[in-house]
Amino acid sequence: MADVRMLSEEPDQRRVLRRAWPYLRPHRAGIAGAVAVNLLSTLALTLVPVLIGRAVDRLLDHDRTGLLVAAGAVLGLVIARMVLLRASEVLLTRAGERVVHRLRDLVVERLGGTPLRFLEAHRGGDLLQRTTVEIAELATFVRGQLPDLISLGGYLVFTTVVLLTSSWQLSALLLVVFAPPMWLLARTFRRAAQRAYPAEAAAQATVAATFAESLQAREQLQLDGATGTWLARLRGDAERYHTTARGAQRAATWIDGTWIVQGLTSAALLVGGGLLAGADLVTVGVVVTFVLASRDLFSSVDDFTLVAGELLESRVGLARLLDLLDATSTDEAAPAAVLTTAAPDRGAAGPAGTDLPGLCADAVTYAYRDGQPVLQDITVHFGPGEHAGIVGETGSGKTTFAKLLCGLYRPDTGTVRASGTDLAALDPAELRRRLVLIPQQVHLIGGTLADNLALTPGRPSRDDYARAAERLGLTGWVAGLPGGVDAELGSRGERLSAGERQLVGLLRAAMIDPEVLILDEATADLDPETAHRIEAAMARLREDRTVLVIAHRQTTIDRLPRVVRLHAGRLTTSAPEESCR
Ligand SMILES: Nc1ncnc2c1ncn2[C@@H]1O[C@H](COP(=O)(O)OP(=O)(O)OP(=O)(O)O)[C@@H](O)[C@H]1O
Repeated sequence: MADVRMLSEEPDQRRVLRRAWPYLRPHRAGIAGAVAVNLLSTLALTLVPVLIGRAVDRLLDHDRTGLLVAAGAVLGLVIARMVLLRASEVLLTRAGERVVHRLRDLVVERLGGTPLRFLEAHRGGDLLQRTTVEIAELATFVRGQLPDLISLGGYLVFTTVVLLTSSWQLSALLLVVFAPPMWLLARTFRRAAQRAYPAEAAAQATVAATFAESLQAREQLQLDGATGTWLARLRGDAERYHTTARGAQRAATWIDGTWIVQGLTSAALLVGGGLLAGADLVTVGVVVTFVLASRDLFSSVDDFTLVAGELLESRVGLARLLDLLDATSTDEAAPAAVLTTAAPDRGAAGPAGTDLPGLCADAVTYAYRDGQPVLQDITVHFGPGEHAGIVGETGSGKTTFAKLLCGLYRPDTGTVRASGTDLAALDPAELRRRLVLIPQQVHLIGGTLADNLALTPGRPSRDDYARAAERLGLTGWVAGLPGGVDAELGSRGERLSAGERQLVGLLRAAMIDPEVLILDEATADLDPETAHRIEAAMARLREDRTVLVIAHRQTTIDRLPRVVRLHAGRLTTSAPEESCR
């Protein structure tokens, strides 16, 4: 089977930040600046209880000036905290969104360039979930929770330092009563979350995939009366999702245990602080500082655990996104070959005959599934400018062969060459410009005919659309559509028949003007008028290019000068001397 790197449902989450670093590196200055400002604002907040403690001691010493200085400093710190926090949120959001934006662009680029085989091997809904929902969740995390997470992390560290320097005795008490159970709870939560969150994300992607597929196949499902079966499948997927979501909720309940630990610690601190102050081992101000700071510490731990839960969920999303980026990465340094025949000038200069590339399949084998080859050892040569048909019973491998001949698939073994150059080594843009396949089912996007024609490479203008229609004798057909070239074709072109969609494919091909054209005839019954339009347009397009037709209709087969036949994935008509000349 062609080598396709499959996506993992629950990809490895270890060292996810390190793996994401290449995508973060270009933004490191912005991120570092935002984190520094955030930590400064946190430091300002941490010093507030210390100054309040000082103010209390000055008050008890009847030192009015000292009291006013301490109170003024508290006010200054609070204002500084507010300004710095806001600045850090803006900086962090900007830096984070630049990263997310770049990731989104990269995913779209990679999916656009990934082999068709990769897309066919994965469920559309899963790809959709990774490229839209999971990136959106990442963006929300960056905007909403990441500033809090950094702030809380910094606050925990700074407050711990403040407490340690205020009273080692109370710090020791806090450490003994508070730290071990909190550590245990955090560890248990992390373990439970590591199992529960990836399972939840994978189940959610499955629901999206099943839903997207049932929408796509809605017509067929209704025709087959199979809607009920699909609904049952969707319900099954949804049930699995709810089960995993409940697992994630159960994991989160470990966080509630922190309340009990906090209550116990507060009681211990009150008793300990009272005894130490009574024995003159600490000042009342220190006890005040300690009580205020430890209260803040508790609520920070609470917030931290909650945000950390969201961090774990975002980590799963990031791991799934990185998995997609890894699987679709290409070796950008690989040199792209060009065809040995230069692209002929296909403008007004007239026929370029001998410059046309010949097309050759050399010992080609291909399988969609391991051990079940759909095409076996196919060797056939189509000369420059030749017109030929490929025929065979249904399922014999004609469409698969057409996709190999135009470079959409790569053979498992053997090669397909144009003018002696392996298609696999060709620059993709040149490949698409010089070899065009019009499939049985031409896929259109929602919008107008013009929107669909605009997808043709080379940014064609409305004049180009008109010229292509005129060349193919389709001006009347376009004008007859309601709105002409601006006719709404409906979602995925559903207002056109399969044959009419092929006419749109032919218009696109006429604008690209490729040297090799492969047409996979529509198998759907065509009305005589559309069949005639396709034949007439093909007759005009045939001149001055190599044309291969996957022929289903006898009238087409009769008109072709040469026909090669496939039977169960093997060529039955190749001449004994057939080879890649
Ligand atoms: N994307 C795919 N994944 C798995 N198997 C596939 C895929 N596409 C085609 N096949 C299988 O490969 C075999 C050849 O299919 P192909 O569409 O190439 O035949 P065909 O000769 O063009 O048929 P038809 O005349 O009905 O269009 C069939 O058994 C088909 O089920």
